[in-house]
Amino acid sequence: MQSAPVTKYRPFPPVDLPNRQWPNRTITRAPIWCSVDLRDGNQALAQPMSVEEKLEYFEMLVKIGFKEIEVGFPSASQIEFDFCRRLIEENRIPADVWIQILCQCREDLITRSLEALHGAKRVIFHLYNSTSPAQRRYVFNAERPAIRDIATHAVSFLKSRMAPLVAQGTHIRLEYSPESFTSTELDFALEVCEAVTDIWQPTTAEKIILNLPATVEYATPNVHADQIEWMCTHLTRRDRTIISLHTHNDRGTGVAATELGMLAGADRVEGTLFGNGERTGNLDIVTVALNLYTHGIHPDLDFSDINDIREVYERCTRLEVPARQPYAGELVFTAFSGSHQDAIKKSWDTRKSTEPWDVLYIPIDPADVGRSYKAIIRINSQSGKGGVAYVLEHEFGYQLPKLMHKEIGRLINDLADATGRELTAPEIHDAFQQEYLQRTAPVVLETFKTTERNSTVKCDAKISIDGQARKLTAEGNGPIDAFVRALAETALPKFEVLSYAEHSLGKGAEARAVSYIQVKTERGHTLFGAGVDTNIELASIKAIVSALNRTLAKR
Ligand SMILES: CC(=O)SCCNC(=O)CCNC(=O)[C@H](O)C(C)(C)COP(=O)(O)OP(=O)(O)OC[C@H]1O[C@@H](n2cnc3c(N)ncnc32)[C@H](O)[C@@H]1OP(=O)(O)O
Ligand SMILES: CC(C)C(=O)C(=O)O
Repeated sequence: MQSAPVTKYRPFPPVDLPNRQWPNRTITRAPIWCSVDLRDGNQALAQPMSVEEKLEYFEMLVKIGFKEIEVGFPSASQIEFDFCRRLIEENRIPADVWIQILCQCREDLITRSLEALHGAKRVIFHLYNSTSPAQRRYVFNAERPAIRDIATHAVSFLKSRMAPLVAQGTHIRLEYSPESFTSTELDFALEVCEAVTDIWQPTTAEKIILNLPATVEYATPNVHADQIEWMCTHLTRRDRTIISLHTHNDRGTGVAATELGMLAGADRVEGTLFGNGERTGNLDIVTVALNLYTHGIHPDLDFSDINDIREVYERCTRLEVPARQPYAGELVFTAFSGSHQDAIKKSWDTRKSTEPWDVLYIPIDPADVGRSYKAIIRINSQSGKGGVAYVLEHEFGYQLPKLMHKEIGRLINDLADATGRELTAPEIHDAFQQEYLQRTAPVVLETFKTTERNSTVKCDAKISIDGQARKLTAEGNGPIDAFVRALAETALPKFEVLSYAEHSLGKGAEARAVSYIQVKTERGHTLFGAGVDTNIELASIKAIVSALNRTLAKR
């Protein structure tokens, strides 16, 4: 990098818009969406999609709910032309969907594009030419009037040549893009858009689409919003114009630029699923749409099976959705860190389905986009007790008492530290079982029976201690009390029961009971034992044996 001062790059000039309105507005409805996956997305792929892949992708876009879909650049190649023909000839375009095609402002390409569109019902013909000073200088070697004429000539040419198609029942709307709009002087972008509109002659019923692309993102999103608001307020036929956004993501702020552009007055948004597109990509429509949804605005697009959409996307584009991609990435509903897990578990446990979503650290209910709850909390050495308790509860049904979280949390944290990697849910379950449920030494419970007389319970138990069989009997105010008293007659460590909790595990014929018992030893240590059995009484007796064995193991 150049050392300071940086002279190689220039600051982006601000827009003179002292009375800007967009900062005071909020978004209250979804824009008109246009997917450009099959054009801008496709043109950026090392291996563009085949016709079959495009067909599958098109069907997915329709299913999601897109009503405007840019299907390609039919004059660019045979494959693009053929795809357009197949959509039309095989009647694959639903009656309420507009197909959009892109074309340079060149007569031969317009003619070829019109050939591709024969028989289509609803078409948005999208013409573009670059208007920025650098594009004028380097690409066209032309001054402003010549650049404006490229656009107006193309629109006149299209108007003159589309008549046969229109006569055969094709409804054609015009979209015009002053490419690299955000790098163009605003007065010139306005001049070209006005000149194009003069020729097209839109009405309030048949509006022109003026698409104002951030072909390359050079400025901060507030500058983009200023540019859009400036255009919205200076166009003479705003009521006959749909203002469309088309942001790219070179500075990583395509989504922000689009959202501020919507505040600034735009009606329509072009973008792609997961932001595929040139360089750093087009705007990610999934993110903008679901951002709206999480503010209580239905986006009119259906992402309730995002995993399926992602699968088709990855297969057809041969790109991967990154793990951190909003709403769709592998890890976006996952917390590894302890304090996040603690907050998630607490807010999850108290949430009510009748109240607005308020689970901490998770801005959208994963189920709304077809994601599972399983991945919400995953465990490694950064994790805490709340996360471990969450996994044992959500994956295996153990509702551990709050006081027990600390010791199981420490146990699992030590294990994660020792392995140096993420622990799977079965590994956590195994560790829990080994520590609490499967300890059979030195004390083994062989049999346990109780008889009740008046309000006294007598227990008869057979245990073995280090392989030595022992018969125990005692009375108490309940089975636990009687068993603790019976154990007190042995040389085993003495303890008192501090707390007891139990619940059922599983449902129906498979249901078992699980008990958690907290004991305090004569040396003042407190710890838990746990036991599982089809018989609730036995579950608690096993929990005592578990606590006893854990006490002995710690000595
Ligand atoms: C920002 C965007 O994403 S715009 C869309 C970009 N997408 C694509 O380019 C994919 C499809 N494109 C193609 O297949 C080809 O570029 C074609 C078929 C359209 C044109 O191919 P070719 O004519 O062989 O080449 P090429 O694109 O280099 O044409 C450049 C010429 O067109 C001119 N040109 C470029 N864009 C435009 C435009 N929008 N309108 C009019 N003329 C244009 C250039 O000035 C240049 O003219 P010159 O030959 O006099 O110097
Ligand atoms: C053709 C235009 C809209 C484009 O793709 C861009 O400017 O990025």
